[in-house]
Amino acid sequence: MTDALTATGLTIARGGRTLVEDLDLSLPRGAVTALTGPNGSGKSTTAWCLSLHDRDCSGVITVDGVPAREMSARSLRSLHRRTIALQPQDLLLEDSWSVARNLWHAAWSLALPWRQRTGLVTEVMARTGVTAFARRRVASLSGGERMRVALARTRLMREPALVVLDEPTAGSDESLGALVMDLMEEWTKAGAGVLVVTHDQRLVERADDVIRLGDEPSA
Ligand SMILES: Nc1ncnc2c1ncn2[C@@H]1O[C@H](COP(=O)(O)OP(=O)(O)OP(=O)(O)O)[C@@H](O)[C@H]1O
Repeated sequence: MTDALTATGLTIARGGRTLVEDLDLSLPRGAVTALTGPNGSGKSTTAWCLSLHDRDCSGVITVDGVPAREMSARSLRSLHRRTIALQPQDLLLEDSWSVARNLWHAAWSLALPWRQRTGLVTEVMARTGVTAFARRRVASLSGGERMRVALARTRLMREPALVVLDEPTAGSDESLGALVMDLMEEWTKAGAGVLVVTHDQRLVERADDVIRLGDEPSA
């Protein structure tokens, strides 16, 4: 299995505290890696750094073998359209817009081919179970419904190398949990690596590898 991403000597500090120190990891294509650990241990911050949205970290990150620090601003923009999909913990949906408008905007941001956008948005809405409330404003949705919209948006990227999901089953019922599992299966079967930040034991058990942050060093 080739690696979608590797990090060597990854070190992240925030607010005067070292969250991650000298961490080496690889995120293989076709596999699920769980990132777990106690609240405040740095999981979300690490997810933002590994997806190259937050560059305030040291160490070497490579994506498909290319060192991130050698990428131009333009390559990074392209990488965020085609290669790495991040679903952040706070979802970052536009509350005042309808579900459909959020997804249309995401399709535009990803520069999906104009002629295919309608078909792709319709397809991901059906796949994630949001079609029935596509016209509703996001502000009026429940937590689980909002999560489905976020998953739909993440699913819009067509052939990602890496999908980073931050707490995708937070507050989920059985059917949303099953949807997350199914989508992870689809992504890995299509050759993507999946990094899932989670406290959910079901996801940890499903993962091919588990990275724990915040453990006390053993004596
Ligand atoms: N920009 C920042 N400035 C100061 N402190 C920060 C900053 N960003 C994150 N932190 C702190 O770093 C720590 C790790 O935060 P992070 O959100 O990565 O943890 P987490 O493991 O994802 O937690 P949770 O399980 O609660 O979601 C927290 O104590 C947070 O307050």
